[in-house]
Parts: sequence; structure tokens; C-alpha cells
Amino acid sequence: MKEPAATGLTDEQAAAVRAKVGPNAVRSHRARPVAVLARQLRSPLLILLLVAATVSFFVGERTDAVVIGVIVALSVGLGFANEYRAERAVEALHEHMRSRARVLRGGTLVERDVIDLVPGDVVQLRLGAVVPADIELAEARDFECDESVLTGESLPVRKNPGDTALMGTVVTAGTAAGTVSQTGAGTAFGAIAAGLGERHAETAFQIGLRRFSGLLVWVAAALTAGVFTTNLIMGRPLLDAMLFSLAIAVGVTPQLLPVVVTTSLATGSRRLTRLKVLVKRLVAIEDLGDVEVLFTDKTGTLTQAKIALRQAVFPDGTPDPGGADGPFRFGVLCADPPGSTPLDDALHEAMHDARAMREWAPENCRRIDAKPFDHERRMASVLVEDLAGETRTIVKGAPEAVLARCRAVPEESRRLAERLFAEGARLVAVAVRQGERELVESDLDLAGFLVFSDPPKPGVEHALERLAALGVTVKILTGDHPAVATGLCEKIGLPVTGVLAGEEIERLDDAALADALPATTVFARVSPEQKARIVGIQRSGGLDVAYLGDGVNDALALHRADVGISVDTGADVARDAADVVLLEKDLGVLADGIVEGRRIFANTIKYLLMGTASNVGNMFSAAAASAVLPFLPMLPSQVLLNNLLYDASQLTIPADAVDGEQLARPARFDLGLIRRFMLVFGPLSSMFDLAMFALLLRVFHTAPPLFRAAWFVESLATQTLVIFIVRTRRTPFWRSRPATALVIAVGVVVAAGLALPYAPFASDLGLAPIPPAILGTIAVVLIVYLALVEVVKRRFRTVPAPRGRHLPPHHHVHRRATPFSRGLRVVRHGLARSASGS
Ligand SMILES: Nc1ncnc2c1ncn2[C@@H]1O[C@H](COP(=O)(O)OP(=O)(O)OP(=O)(O)O)[C@@H](O)[C@H]1O
Ligand SMILES: [Mg+2]
Repeated sequence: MKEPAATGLTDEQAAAVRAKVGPNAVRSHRARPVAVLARQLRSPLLILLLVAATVSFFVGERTDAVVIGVIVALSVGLGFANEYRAERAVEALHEHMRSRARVLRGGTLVERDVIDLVPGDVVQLRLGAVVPADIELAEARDFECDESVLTGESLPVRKNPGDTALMGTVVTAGTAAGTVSQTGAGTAFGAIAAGLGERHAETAFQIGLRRFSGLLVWVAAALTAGVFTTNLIMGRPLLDAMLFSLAIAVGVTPQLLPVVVTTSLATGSRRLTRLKVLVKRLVAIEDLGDVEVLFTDKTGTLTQAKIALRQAVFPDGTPDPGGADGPFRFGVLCADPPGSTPLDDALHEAMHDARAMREWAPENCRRIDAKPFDHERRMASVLVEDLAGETRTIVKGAPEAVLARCRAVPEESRRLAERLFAEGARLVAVAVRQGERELVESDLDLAGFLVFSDPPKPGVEHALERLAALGVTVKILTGDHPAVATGLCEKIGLPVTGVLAGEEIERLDDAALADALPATTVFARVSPEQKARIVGIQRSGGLDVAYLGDGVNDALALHRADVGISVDTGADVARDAADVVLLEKDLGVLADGIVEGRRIFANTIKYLLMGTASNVGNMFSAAAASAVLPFLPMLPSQVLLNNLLYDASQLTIPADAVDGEQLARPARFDLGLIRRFMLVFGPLSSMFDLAMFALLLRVFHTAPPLFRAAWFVESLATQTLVIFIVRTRRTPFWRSRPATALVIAVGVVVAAGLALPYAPFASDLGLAPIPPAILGTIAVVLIVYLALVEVVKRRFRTVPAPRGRHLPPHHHVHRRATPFSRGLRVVRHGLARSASGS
């Protein structure tokens, strides 16, 4: 077996093992061009079409077959380019967000990317961390893991030395260390993640989209079969009938749908990055848009987190000048090293400022023992020995916790604490016990209080107003005192309907707590577990819950929330637990993120409504016309070209602007609405097409090339221009301004369609130039059609979105798997290292 766990592996040994067993990854996030291309070609329709075109090239119409080939290649290229770009965006996100484990390498504790772990590595685990591999525990102190991601069991499981902490589970209590026994795909977690496939999780929205595509597949199948048989009955050549019906089927199916969704998400993530919001998984943007309740911690979100020591006072309230026996000195002696907690940092800062006038120096005291600050106990204590050899336990922490351990607390000190709390100060009590040789935290003497200030952040009021306007309820979960939290709420204009303190929450069972949630704005003096419990109970009530926090004490709640949001400068367990990382801790950018999520949703719906309303209608008309006309209303290649141009005009929809009123509430996918939309607007647009046919045949007596050219232009113009009406619920539609990109794209496409019949290669496409009289007719038909859609769309105005939980299955596995994915860069790095190691 391997050498003792105490020193772990060296980096070279680890690299050698890794060369053999591979990285600790459960999936890969590399954008692979071949895979993306394969996805574009996966459609059986396209393959059938290409086969038919090839056959026709050899036995029949050569130009038509070539044109079909070119158009199919163009649309595959279009889909490929867009989807590949989106995949690259995902890849870039991953490279931003590596997660690190604490591992012993060559006897020293270092941080390494989780995917670099190998069997034999000795790893340390702490509260809130995701277990980075299967780890056989050598030591464990009060250690518990939440294994629900593997077992579904939500109660934490106790782990003792000899047990295995399982990859992907979350440490809910205690600390532990042990040796990695299995990594990556060899773990249970790896097996589950692998079973879900390489690609990211489908959101509820994407599931809805898939159902919707399923619906269209049926429409397409029915249409194709119908068109094919009628065309055969009408005596058209088999190959023509086949090509035509396949082209219609291609026209009906929204091939670009997946592309539009991923492009929307990628565009959204780029915009958010500019706003200093990083999303770890693209789909998290959509989750952001659904947020209904936001829990947030207090420090740094609502306050400036510029915590400064305002004053130190003796128990009777007189100021401490900073002498050797005052609370200030004791507080400094009890502070954890810089960087541990904001309060201690403020103490270090204050000491630095006041250094010159001190007759004592902390260096003159020797630290014999220490219990660092812990969010559960809300206290820190040390045992120190001064130059004279005198020993002293110093305890500092939340006044409730410290005063409970003092032997006699004067009534005036309690009143003093109450008063300071009411003023909104962050307050810490300091108490000492002299003479003992070991650390004793009872029968203390109160030395005084340290009063810290942490002013509200400017701009918070405005951010809260925005969130309220977005329908998001904000609640505070803080380890601080209730009076401080409510005082702050008053200052920043957050109406407080109710306050619950940790002790009271402890006494409530889940049902009672669930009942209390709606009326409670402030949860104070809550422990890390309580934060997570509150988030969990709020979620089980059916609302989408986000949690914003940056401390070690926030990690559990971040894991539990639908959307975990942390801050770049926060504790690393918090950052690892989050889906969204803010580069600046600011509620305002969060509102931007929520808006972005909803914008993407709204734009995708636009694309769907467009596809069903006009595209399907057009294809339907073509099918119907082929049954009554003596010739094909459009050649198969023209159907495809028409569809390609239409698709191209739709590609800018992800960048379109969305009306404010549509962003005000989270929206839910409503298949019913889309179906109704299709049933009303499909026939409506077909009616106009059929009227156009009648005019072309009866009034203008057109020959096939002119007939096809006229209808090509009319159908392209109606189906693309209608976007300006469908994209907004406002009437008249011009009260909503579309994005310039959309206007340009649609304009260019319509112009191109209009120009085609006059192009030198028009006859190759089977089109003839359109005379002015027919152009005029097209314009009239177009205007009447658009006007009618404008009127009818009002009927679709208010459809209350169904609410309720919608997170798809395996959401948590996908989310937990994010850090364990391997990208190009990381793999190369690993190879380079193992090469140099050998
Ligand atoms: N370094 C420290 N030493 C002693 N006591 C501390 C220290 N840091 C915090 N406390 C006490 O513990 C309480 C809870 O702090 P904690 O950091 O758990 O709150 P929190 O939930 O992070 O608060 P917030 O919501 O404001 O971020 C504080 O109000 C304070 O009384
Ligand atoms: Mg905090």
C-alpha cells in the first residue's frame, strides 16, 4: 500500500498517477466542432432530403439538386456557427470557475484544482465544501455529510474515521481529513453524472421546448405524408413529390430552436459578464429570471462591509482609552489572524492606527491556546500569557453568548448593550478570566464592549425598489442581532413585517416554520444550518429561492437554494457552492441578472410564436396549394431558400429588446398559449396566402416562374415582418422599440428576397422578375395581413402564467458536477506536468 497519509503525495507522484488514471473529472466541457456539427446533421429529415437531392442530381433536375445542396449546407453552417459560438462561451465560463481542494502535497498543505486530485492524495474537508472525490477518512471531528445528491435522503449522515466521504456530497458539519480512494468516473457520483450525459442540464424551459418540437414533428409528419400522397395522386414524378414534401417538412420544423436558446443564453452571459455577474452554467441565467424570493446576508450586501471599530467601552459605558486592562487590548489579543473575519480585521486595523500611543504590544503576550471564531458559538477565545508570566482566558463574541458565561453582569451593562444594539451597532462583548493554566470559558468577568460601525451601502434603497418592482421578495438571514438587522432595514427602506431569532426558530418544527415564513422579513442570530433550513423550507413551499451570501456560514444555504449567488471576494466554499458569482457585491447587478434571465425567456417565446404563427402557416399554404394547382406553388429549392432566409432574419431575436411590463414577473413556459397561437395565426396567414394565389392565377394569369417569384416575396415578407407585431403586447406595435440589429436583419432579408427575382441567376432558381402591378398587390396584401394580426393579437394579451416549482430532475447533480469537468486548457496543463514529471 501507499505511504502513510500524513505527508500525502508529491506533485510528481500525483502527476504520475494522473497520467495512469486520468483527471478527476466526470464530464468534459470542451466545445468540440465535430460534435456540434454532428448535432446539426442529426435530423433524419435533412438526411432524407440530401439523399433525395443526390438521387435527383443523377436522374433528374441537376440545377435544382445543386441549389438544394447549397441551401442545406448554408443552413447547417448557420446552425453550426451559432451553436459553436455558444459552446465556446460555455467553455470560457468553465475556465473562470475552477474549484479548489485543500490537499497535502509533499507534506505541505496546498490548494489544487479538484480535477487534479488523484487516488492517494490526502485531502482536508471543511464545512460547506463539496467532497472532491471519494475519500477514506483518517480523522473526523463531528463530521457530517449531506448525501442527498446520491441517495435522495436529506438528513445528514454522520461519518467516522474509516468511513468514506462520497464525492459530490456536501459537508454539513465538522472537519475531516483522509485519503482519496476513487476519483472521477470511478465514484458513485461520477457514474450518476455520466449517466446524465455530457451536455448541461435541460431547464424546465428546454423541456417545454422539446415537447413543443414534438408537437411540430407530428404536424410536419402529417403534412409531409399528405403532400406526398396528393402529389403522387396528381401524377407528379415520384422524386419531385418527395423533394417537395421533404422541403415542406424542413420548413415546418424549427431547426434553429436549440440554436436560438443557446445563443440567447450565451448572449445573456456575455452581457452579464459586462455587468460583473458571472454565471457558472448558462442555464443558471434562466433560473435567475425565475427568482421569487431572495434571501440575503447583511454585511456587504446591505451594508458597506467597511467595518470599523467605532469605540471600545467599559461595562459601565465609559470609553476605554486603550490601556492594558481595557476591552480594546483584550479584544486585539483575542483576534484571529488578519483575513479571518471582518470584525477581527477591523480590530487589527484599529490597532495599527493607534499603535503609536500604546504602551503595550500584543507581541508581548504568548498565545497558549485558542478557539477561533465559529459561527455556531458566535465566540472566539484565547489563553495568553504575558511577560510577567500571568495567564488569562479572553473570550469575545456576540454579547448574548459572552454575557451568559460571565459570573455577575451589572444591570447597567445589559441596558448598555440593548441601547447600542438599538442604535444599530455591531456589538461584541469581551470578557476575561485570570489565573487558570488552561482555557476556561465560564465564570468570566466582563471587560467591556467593542462597538463597530457598518454603514448602509449607498444605492441599496434603489436596488431594493428595483427588486420589488420585479416581484422579488427580499428577506434577510443574518448572524447578527435582531435589533441591528431591523434598524438597518429601517434605514434602507425595507419594510419589516416580522422578525424571528435563531432561538425561536429552533423551537419551531418544519410546518410551523413554513407557516411563519411569509410574514417574516428578518431572521437574526441564525446559525449556518438554520440558514440552510429556512431556504429549504421556503423552497418546498413551491417558490423559487435565491440565496446571496459570501461567508463560510453561507455555503450550506447556497447549496440548498435554487440559485446560489456569491461574491468573488467571498469565502471559497461559498464561491464553490454558488451558481452565480458577483464581481461586485451589489444588489443592483442582481436585479440586472434577473432581468436578463427574463429577457432571454421572453425572446425565446417570441421565436416560438413566430415559428408557429407564420412559418407553419406558410408551409401549410404551400402544401394546400400543391393539391389544387396544376404546378408546384414553389420548387423544393425555393421552399428551402425561403426557409433559410426566414431563419437568418430570426437569428437576431436573442438580441432584441423586451418591454418593461413583460419583465415585471417571472414567466413560465405555456405550451397551451403557443398551441392557441398556432391555431389562430396559422390559418390566418394561410388565408392570405390563398387569396394571393387566387389573385396571381385568376387576375394576373401568371406562369409558374412568376407565380413562384411573387409568392416567394409575399410569403417571406409576411412571415418576417410580422415579428414587429408579435414581439410586443403593446398596441399599436410601434410603441415598443425593437433592437436595431433585428430591424437591420429583417430589412436585409426582405430586401434580399425582393431582389432575388431580378438577379442574374434568377432563372436558375426558377424565378422571374415581378412587374410593378403585382408588387403593388403584394404590398396591399402585406399591409392588410399585418393590420389584422395587430388586431387579433390583443386576444392573447393576458395569459396568467402558471406558477410553481419547475426545476428539472437531476438539477443538483448537474450543478455539483460543474467543477469536475475537464477543458482543453486544463488537460494540456496536466499533460505538460506529467511529461515534466517523468
Ligand atoms: N471575529 C469575531 N469575534 C467574535 N465575535 C464575532 C466575530 N465575528 C462575528 N462575531 C459575532 O458573531 C455574530 C454573528 O456573526 P456572523 O459572521 O455569523 O454573522 P453573519 O451571518 O455573517 O452576518 P451578516 O449577515 O451580517 O453577514 C456577530 O454579530 C458578532 O456578534
Ligand atoms: Mg456574513
